[in-house]
Amino acid sequence: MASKNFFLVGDDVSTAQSILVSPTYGPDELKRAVARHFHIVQPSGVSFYVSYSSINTVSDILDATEPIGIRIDNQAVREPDGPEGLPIVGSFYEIFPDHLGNHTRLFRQYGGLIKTTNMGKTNYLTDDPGIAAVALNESIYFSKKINEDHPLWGVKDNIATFVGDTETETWRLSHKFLPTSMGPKAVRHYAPLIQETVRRSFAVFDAFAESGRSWNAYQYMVKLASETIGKVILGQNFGHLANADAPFHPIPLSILTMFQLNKRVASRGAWYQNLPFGDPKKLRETHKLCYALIEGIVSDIETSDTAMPKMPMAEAALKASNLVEYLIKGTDEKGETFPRSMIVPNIVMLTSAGFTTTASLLSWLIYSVTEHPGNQERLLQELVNNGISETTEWSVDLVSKLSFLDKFVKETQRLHNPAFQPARTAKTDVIVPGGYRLKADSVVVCALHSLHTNPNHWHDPSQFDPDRWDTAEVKGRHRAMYLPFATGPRGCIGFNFALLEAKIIFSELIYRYEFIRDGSENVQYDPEFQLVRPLNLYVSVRRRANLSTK
Ligand code: HEM
Repeated sequence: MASKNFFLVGDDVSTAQSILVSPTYGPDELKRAVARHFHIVQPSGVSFYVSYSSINTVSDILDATEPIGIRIDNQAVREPDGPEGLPIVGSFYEIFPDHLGNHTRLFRQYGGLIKTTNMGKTNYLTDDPGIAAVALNESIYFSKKINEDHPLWGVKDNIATFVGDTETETWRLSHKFLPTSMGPKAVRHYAPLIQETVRRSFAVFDAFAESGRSWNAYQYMVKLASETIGKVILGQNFGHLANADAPFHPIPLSILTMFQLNKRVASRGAWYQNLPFGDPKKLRETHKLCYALIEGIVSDIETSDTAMPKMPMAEAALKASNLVEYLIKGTDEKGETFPRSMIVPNIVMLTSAGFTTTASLLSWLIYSVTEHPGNQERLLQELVNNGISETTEWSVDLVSKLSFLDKFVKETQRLHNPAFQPARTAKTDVIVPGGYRLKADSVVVCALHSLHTNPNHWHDPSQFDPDRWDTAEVKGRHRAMYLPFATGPRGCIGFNFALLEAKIIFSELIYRYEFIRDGSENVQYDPEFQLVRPLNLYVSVRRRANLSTK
């Protein structure tokens, strides 16, 4: 072993530190040793320099007589840049209300990792797949740790998945039980329930078709998606599809109110969250109401005579009539069930994550067919070509045959993904791809919309083109260029279900109705919501008369 001096290009050469280098090291081993020492997250990006000349071999390193400079992805190490901001409000007016558009603009101006401050919170946002990939992968450098700067700080609850830290016993337990109930096997048996729910909704949409009345897409997709989730998770019929004007059930209503209030409260900073009046107070009250309603349902299922016996969770996932029953009766390898005290917070989370997102995806799918002529016909033709009719029995296998539908859904999620800001926290000082230096506890937000439209990685990114998914460029893309469900251990556990649900519901709707946009103004997304949902998308439907044949 020889002791060699290394420094990060961008820092003064006097900061050089000695690292032991073995002559037996291969180039990758050397990069790993150096990366570990300097907390460089991705060793493959490391390169070495002496007097501005690149050196590549371990023997060159051993021969070097001067301190050896390190670059990351050929870049010097530096702090992320961003708008300077104003006192107190920081970058608020640079970002809101159009946070998606403004973040994209700031990436073009400042690079792939930007620093923003907003009402006392500092976030580092990225549209770079290399940075997103390392941030989302739980590691010695990053974890989902919800600190005061994290977008989920206002709703943090370590007992519940989604809004709790990874490094907790409670997340470990929920991660053990919940994914089985949403895995590919379990999801298969939800297809008939999804089919039954969407067919019940025809009473509502037929009435709209007859009257010619136009309707707000998100509002009705929420009714439909929450009706499905109500059954799957809680075993409840929310009654949303009884008629066109059926009122919202208090559970989805309270969840939607929380999503709105939380985005509003969180974007105004920590000082606002604890106010004893106004939105913060309403948020706390709505939270309490939602928990109380779900506790009532859990207790009823717990004491119901018809409940199934305890059984291993893999079996319970296929036999339980709903997820509450699954969590009460499913057992792990030691025969233990999910702790009772954790059921309500996790069921609230699953219910919330389960319908607000798919409702938004369904709304954007409707938007995409009305906005981009020709696609509605292509989708319908594919259904006809696959022998789909009004009496089709839907299954996972049938859905997987619909390749144009798959591309259409992907393209819609690329441009209008419901989730937009999965965030992870640096556990130590780190240097991420591109050479950006972050301090421990820095929160990196993966700006999904900007990532999905990054012109360095997507050809003609704003163009809606489902066929791009057939191109070699997109097929061979960086694995983190498209992350609608995030990735890594804290990625979405409901994605199998979400895609199955959206594809069955949307296919059934397209088969029965032609969608027509109402109004000609630009469709806006709601900037004051936890998810990207269309605010002013009004459509009407026409019952299809003559279906095209094969
Ligand atoms: C189009 C629909 C959906 C999208 C775009 C979506 C997206 C996401 C994303 C981006 C995350 C990561 C959040 C973060 O890192 O902070 C996530 C997590 C999660 N999603 Fe989804 N999701 C969808 C549907 C669903 C459904 C239907 C369910 C359940 C029924 C679900 C349950 C969850 C849960 C429980 C987590 C948290 C996992 C954890 O904390 O370990 N999602 N989802």
